[in-house]
Amino acid sequence: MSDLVKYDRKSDHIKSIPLLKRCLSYFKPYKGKIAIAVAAMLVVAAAEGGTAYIVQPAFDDGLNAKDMQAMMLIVLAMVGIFTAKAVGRYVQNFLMRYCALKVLEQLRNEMYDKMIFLPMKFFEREKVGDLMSRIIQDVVLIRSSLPAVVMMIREGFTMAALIGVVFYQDWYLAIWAVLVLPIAGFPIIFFGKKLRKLGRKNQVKLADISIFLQEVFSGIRVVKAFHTEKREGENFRRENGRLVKIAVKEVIYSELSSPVMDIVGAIGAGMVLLAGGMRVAEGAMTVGELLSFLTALGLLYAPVKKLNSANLDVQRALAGAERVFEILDSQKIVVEKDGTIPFTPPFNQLEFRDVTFAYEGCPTPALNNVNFTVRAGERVAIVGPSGAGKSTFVNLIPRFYEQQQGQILVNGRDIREYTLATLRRNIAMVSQDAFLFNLSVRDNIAYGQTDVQDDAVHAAARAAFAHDFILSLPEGYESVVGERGTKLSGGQKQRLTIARAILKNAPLLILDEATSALDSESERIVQQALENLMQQRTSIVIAHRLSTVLSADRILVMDGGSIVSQGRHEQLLGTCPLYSKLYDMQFNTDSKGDEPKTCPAPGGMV
Ligand SMILES: Nc1ncnc2c1ncn2[C@@H]1O[C@H](COP(=O)(O)OP(=O)(O)OP(=O)(O)O)[C@@H](O)[C@H]1O
Repeated sequence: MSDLVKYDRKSDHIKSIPLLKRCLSYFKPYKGKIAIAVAAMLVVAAAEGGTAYIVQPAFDDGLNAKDMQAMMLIVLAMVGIFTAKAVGRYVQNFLMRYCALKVLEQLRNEMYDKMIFLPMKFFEREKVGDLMSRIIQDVVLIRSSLPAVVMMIREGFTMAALIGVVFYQDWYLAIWAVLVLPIAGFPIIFFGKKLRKLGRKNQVKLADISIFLQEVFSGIRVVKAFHTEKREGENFRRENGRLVKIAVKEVIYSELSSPVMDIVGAIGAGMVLLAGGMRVAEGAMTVGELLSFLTALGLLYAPVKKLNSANLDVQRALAGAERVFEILDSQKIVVEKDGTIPFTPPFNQLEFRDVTFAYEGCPTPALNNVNFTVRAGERVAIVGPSGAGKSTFVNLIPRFYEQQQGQILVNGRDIREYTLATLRRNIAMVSQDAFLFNLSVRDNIAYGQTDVQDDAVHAAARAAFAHDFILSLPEGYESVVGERGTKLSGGQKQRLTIARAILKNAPLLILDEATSALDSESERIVQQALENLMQQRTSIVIAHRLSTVLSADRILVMDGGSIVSQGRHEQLLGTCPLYSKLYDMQFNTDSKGDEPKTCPAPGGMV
């Protein structure tokens, strides 16, 4: 099980305050803008208080006294107050949303940077859909953390201003009104907790759906070939149903919080009306005073409700933050270890010294005590049954994985000492899946290179026998190849990846020959392209073609994670039964071989 899934299933959550602080720390670079927004917020809060205060003179001095001049002044003051409130609110909302979007951008960049530098094993352990969902969806929740906190502060100010007004107007009634505030605190906390939990569940479920979709759409050929559209549809409906179930629960709690607050508010208003009515009857206060007091009280109720909804937003933000920061902060998720020494050509020698490697969680090693040396200019072919460890062997050279024991040396120095960038720049890999990006043909050939001239791209394409077919495409070198190169044939894709390797011009070439059959014409062209690629280079080829083993300077025979024999084709045919069998099965379908027996010890026949 992946580390992230394990975390998702844990019930204990990170504490709210440190998590919230971590969210808010992302807003630090925007201090100035946030300060302006807070100033605008104070204007809004003051204007709210002013609105309540002006009701009493409007009634008592204006309407009751029938004083038109006073009325004019009051109207002007009201327009002024509302304008200040409107402008303040706009400035505040714009700046807050702007800062939130910038934080979103920053968080996405950080997440991407963290993930892209993680070692291969991380991507094997985690699911692509889950990682995508964290970058796309979870970070969105965090952006609302500051606006929500600011809203809480703003409503806190507004509440304080209004409480000031009601106490100033009538402290006796005010006490009755404020008595209900602690009761209002209960739903805020209760619903907040519930929503945080559900928010996290919701994000996990969304990630599950991303994983599902990513898998089904990228495996659509298999789905169609097996006609499992309906079954996959049912699976999707089940996942989607679960998501909606959680979302409905979220709606229940978030919508329930509002009526609960209403009831609490009604209790408070009822108590005040009762006490206030009695005071008006006693003649201790005017109707205008009571109305003004009730207006202030009504206005006080709104910020309490907003405080509640801001808290719900904060809890949702924290639910997203947990999933984002567990990647950003995780000690377990560490980027590839880089070396310090730049590797500079020429390439002289590659050596495996007692290398043993096991994949994470696998008890048996995929490579067992491997010793091997290749010198500049050599052409080495690797053969072996499926699962022998051929791909693992070549994947250790560019440090896609790291061996647990032994050393791999290039020019006499451990490859871990070289910087990854220079090590990998000097190794060209052509794998059988011929992966292309959804870019133009030109950009695919020039992938990873900067400042490449068109002439160089064309020359590489010519050497890979790709130039002519590229020119026949609708937009030539500018034609976009589709996701994973779907708009091209298998042979064309292979020739583009060969052109890419030719352009890279690395001294060490690692080649995994395609096993999938091309028609004989494409096969011949791809073979010629590979010949051009291998010229003047040291090459290690996982061989699937007869011509490759025949032309190799040395053939390594692998079995069960070990090199069981090495030599040239003719030598091995006579001495290694496993090689004879592989030769019969893979390279020479006409002849029949004996059952393989054990091979002589490696190195004995080089
Ligand atoms: N990512 C991985 N995680 C765990 N085990 C793996 C992984 N990749 C390969 N293995 C295991 O390691 C062993 C060697 O696999 P490897 O892919 O190197 O063999 P191979 O000789 O290249 O096979 P093939 O010719 O079928 O591609 C196999 O037992 C395989 O199941």
